[in-house]
Amino acid sequence: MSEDIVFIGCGRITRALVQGLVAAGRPPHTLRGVSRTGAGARVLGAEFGMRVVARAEDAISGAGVVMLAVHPHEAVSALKDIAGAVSTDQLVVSLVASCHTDAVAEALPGPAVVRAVPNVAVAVRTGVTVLSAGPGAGSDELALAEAVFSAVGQVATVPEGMLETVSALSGAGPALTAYFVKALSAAGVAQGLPIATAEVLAAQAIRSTAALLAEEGTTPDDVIDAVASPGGMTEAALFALGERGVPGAVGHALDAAVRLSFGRRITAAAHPVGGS
Ligand SMILES: NC(=O)C1=CN([C@@H]2O[C@H](COP(=O)(O)OP(=O)(O)OC[C@H]3O[C@@H](n4cnc5c(N)ncnc54)[C@H](O)[C@@H]3O)[C@@H](O)[C@H]2O)C=CC1
Ligand SMILES: O=C(O)[C@@H]1CCC=N1
Repeated sequence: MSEDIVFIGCGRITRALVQGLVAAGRPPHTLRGVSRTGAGARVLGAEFGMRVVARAEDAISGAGVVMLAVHPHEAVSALKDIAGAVSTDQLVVSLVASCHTDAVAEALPGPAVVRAVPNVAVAVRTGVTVLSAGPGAGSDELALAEAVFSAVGQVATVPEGMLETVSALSGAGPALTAYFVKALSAAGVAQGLPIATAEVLAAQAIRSTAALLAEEGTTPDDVIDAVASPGGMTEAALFALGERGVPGAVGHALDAAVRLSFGRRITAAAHPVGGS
């Protein structure tokens, strides 16, 4: 089995991973892509040198890792498409949100299955990917998955039961954080700043905060303490955020995401995908 990775589905997260892996020095010809119409794979082939393969069976043959990167509502059909092409000595890594590894293993009997929740910052090699061992996956299979994802950011491992919440916090995290940056910038514009100035300052605020938090041992409270002069503007702004229930609103946002995930959950029992 080669070290090649084949991506089934060439949308947004595959793009981010291919960009990050190639930037990390992985030879582009070790990345293969299959997409439903071929268009998504061709774009990544032209941009990053990924190998574009038309038929899933040809793409999967001989690859070490089969990465399933389709939307949850496409997963049952994609699993049917590749059933029969995946062999026992390959590792299946499913990125599909809301899709339990038992459903993947039922559709693809034999190979070990690992579920992974990356975030889009893998594109710039500062992502975080959370792994969970599924059927047949032990320490060797987790180590193989970790070797792939650690090239593009940090890696953690949790039990699969936590992955719905992890997807909401970490997978969606960059979008939730960008939403706050937009709100900060819009608030600056409402106070009279030129839009270009507000956008630069809001984006730099988050870069600065990320850099401070990256310092060993620095917590969010350390950053807050370092900024908020007693009785000053920051305290007034933070008090107003609390008064408007921002922490509660963030909790409500994660709850909405997790509830959606459970509502569309794909499990072997609920959605049998094996057989013909
Ligand atoms: N975008 C993100 O930041 C993250 C996404 N995920 C998960 O990764 C999965 C993919 O997400 P995105 O890339 O954002 O979705 P996407 O919708 O951008 O890409 C999915 C691609 O798969 C293709 N596809 C569908 N069925 C196929 C089949 N049978 N064979 C080959 N290709 C097929 C579609 O044409 C589409 O281009 C989802 O399950 C999502 O929940 C997980 C963590 C983060
Ligand atoms: O929006 C979604 O459903 C996926 C899961 C986490 C990030 N993207």
